[in-house]
Amino acid sequence: MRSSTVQGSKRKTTPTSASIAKRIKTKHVSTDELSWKKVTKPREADLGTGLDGFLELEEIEDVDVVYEETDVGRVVHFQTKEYEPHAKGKTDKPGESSDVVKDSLDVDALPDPVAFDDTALLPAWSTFHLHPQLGRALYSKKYTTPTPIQAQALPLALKGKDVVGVAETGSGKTLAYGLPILHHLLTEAYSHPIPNSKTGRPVRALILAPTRELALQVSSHLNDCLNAVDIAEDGAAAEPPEDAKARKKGKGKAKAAAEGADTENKPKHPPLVSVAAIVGGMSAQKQKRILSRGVDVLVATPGRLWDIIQEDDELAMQIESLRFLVLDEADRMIETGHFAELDNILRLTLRKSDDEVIEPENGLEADEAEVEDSKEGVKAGELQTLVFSATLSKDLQKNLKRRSRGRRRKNEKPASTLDDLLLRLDFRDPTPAVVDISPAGGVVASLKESKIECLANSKDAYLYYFLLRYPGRTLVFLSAIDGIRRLLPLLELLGIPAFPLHSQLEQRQRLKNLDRFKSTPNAVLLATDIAARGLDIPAVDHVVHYQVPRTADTYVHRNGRTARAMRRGFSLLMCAPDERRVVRALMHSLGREEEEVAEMPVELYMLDKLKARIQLAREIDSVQHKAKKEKHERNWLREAADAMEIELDSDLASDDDDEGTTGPSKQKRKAAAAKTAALKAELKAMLAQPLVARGVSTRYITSGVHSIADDMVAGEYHETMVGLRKVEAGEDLVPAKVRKPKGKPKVKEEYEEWGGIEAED
Ligand SMILES: Nc1ncnc2c1ncn2[C@@H]1O[C@H](COP(=O)(O)OP(=O)(O)OP(=O)(O)O)[C@@H](O)[C@H]1O
Repeated sequence: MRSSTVQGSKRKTTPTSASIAKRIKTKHVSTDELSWKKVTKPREADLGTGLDGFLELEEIEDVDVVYEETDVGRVVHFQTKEYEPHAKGKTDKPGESSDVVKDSLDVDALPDPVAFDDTALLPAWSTFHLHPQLGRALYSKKYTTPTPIQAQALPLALKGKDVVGVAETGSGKTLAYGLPILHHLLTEAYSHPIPNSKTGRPVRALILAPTRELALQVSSHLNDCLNAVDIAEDGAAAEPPEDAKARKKGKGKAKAAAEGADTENKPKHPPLVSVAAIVGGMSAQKQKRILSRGVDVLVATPGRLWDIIQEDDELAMQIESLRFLVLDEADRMIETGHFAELDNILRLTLRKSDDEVIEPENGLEADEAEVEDSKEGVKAGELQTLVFSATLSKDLQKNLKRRSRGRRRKNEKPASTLDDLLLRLDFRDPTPAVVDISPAGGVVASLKESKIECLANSKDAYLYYFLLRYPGRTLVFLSAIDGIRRLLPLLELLGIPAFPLHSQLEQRQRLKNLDRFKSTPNAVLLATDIAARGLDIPAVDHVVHYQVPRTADTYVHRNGRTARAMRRGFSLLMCAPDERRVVRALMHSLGREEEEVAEMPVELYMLDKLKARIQLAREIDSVQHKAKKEKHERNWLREAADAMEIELDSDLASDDDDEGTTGPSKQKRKAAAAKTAALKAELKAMLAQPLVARGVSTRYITSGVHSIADDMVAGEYHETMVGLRKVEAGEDLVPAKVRKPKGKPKVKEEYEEWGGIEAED
């Protein structure tokens, strides 16, 4: 049995209030200098509290706001209580820690060493000898076993190797690169405490992600691993925190309650390693404040980070001497229009002497010349590069490895922009390890795929059918924002809870909609491909490709929002006649045939009934849209007339609510409003009618071609579509065509070719 602990000095004795009082003086500071504290907000939606959609909340204590009357008017000062510099290591108030402590962390301020018996509690992880704090976090999350990508990438990254990791969506890649970084930084924090100065905490790890949501998610995921977890020190007594919490509530033994109370009374220490996200949609001032407080692991989107770097030489210098660089979803980052920013950031991470081409000596091929001294990874303190995605082409991996060994070859042309991007990375490791465990055809084993072939203008009806037939949390991907704007009111009129997610929404609204989607049962998220990559939304049951994705990679990543972490998932591809060619090409590039994807069965009789509802909803939407447009134009006209001091005709000048005006326009508006109300009433009545399958008698539930009573007895009664069996999506698929063996599958061939590179070069 192995029990691991880390060494560290203990906090010195708590100062008396008298000694504190002596050491306090007041100081005027700017808002940026205040020690803002992060307010923890639950990851789930907290609708009703008014906090949903906020990127981050911070609070501040012990600050007086002082107003000073000056010649230029009233000036606001923030006045804080400051501890005298000589009180090093004792900056926190008794029983309370603050961010000041985090900034002035030194040997005296280190928290008690944590212990965790990984051999007993997490045997499957014990070979990695992770920092005990990480062991506790994994244990508390019940991650009993590493996922395959974690099992393969962790030993390499912990050894200091550069790693290119390719594994299926939802397979735990975030921790595959996150754990080695956190392990290194936590170990270092105890063994080489950081100097007591604000500039003493440079950014050590930079994680670049393509979208804001993904960056925030990665940051929150890594922060979860750093938050102190209370676990009984004795392995035998330890239990998952959920059980411990339940027992603390009085359901268990008194001993456990006492243990819990004891832990709760201990002062909470600030994290030794801090993780923060810098993304668009947050105020620049706040971002600078976060950075000035000291961030060890910075998770960022390239665009916003480059904006800040341009104004912050200090940060630029820190990026030049990073210890870890991670590209998460590297292949997506070049699609977002931020390639230039990304390239600029990557330039900062290049070795200064690497600009020249180094040709191998003695006529040897570079790979041969360097292969021997390459096994150990990067040298101590050098930049370690980790690149992860679910889709990195084999060719790319091949070029990457060759380039990293052979340096840039004269006249070498990259095959693609992504190729180009990765070839710009300056791997310090002569032979970066490539761990590719992506499944053949890009299909996750727990995912069931299906398709529907239908006319483009019938897609609304098929989608509505799907949503009613298979209730669940559904993520619908559309290729254009216009499509989302059109579909959203339609679904709302039909009583389906739907939320939009696209780049033209404000960041606050984007997060709010994501929160609502997570917390509303059977909700629908109508999204563009900004939601295709990396988002780890719990329990997405279905993914619908309302429009066929443009590339095979997008298809794989969109599908990857469901069937995550070995859970079951379902995807539906809606294919119009003019999209079939794209589907064929898409499947082909995944090494598959279009016919392999199973057909989703549709009760056409039921579909026809839904078409009538859709038709009515469209009509209402069109009348409402017209009325809204006219109102907008009237308002514009009124404002323009006001500005030019022109008097408008009273009919035009009147508001809808104005009493007494009876001009022709007003009458037209009234008639339109009455029509909308009538149509809405009609739709309401239609929605209230049960949807009954053909051959089903609702009067006598035991008669008819299909007896409802039988379904009720079997517990398979469908609440919305009477007479249809209640099944999960995917349970009633029309079997896919069996694949004919056609020699070696494409992907396998590529893999074999890749495996032979060592010898070939
Ligand atoms: N060892 C583990 N055991 C159980 N669950 C895990 C483990 N590691 C990670 N997870 C969970 O699996 C889910 C997917 O992880 P993550 O988001 O890192 O996947 P990913 O491979 O990055 O996916 P994508 O390619 O879509 O970005 C997360 O909810 C995560 O908490």
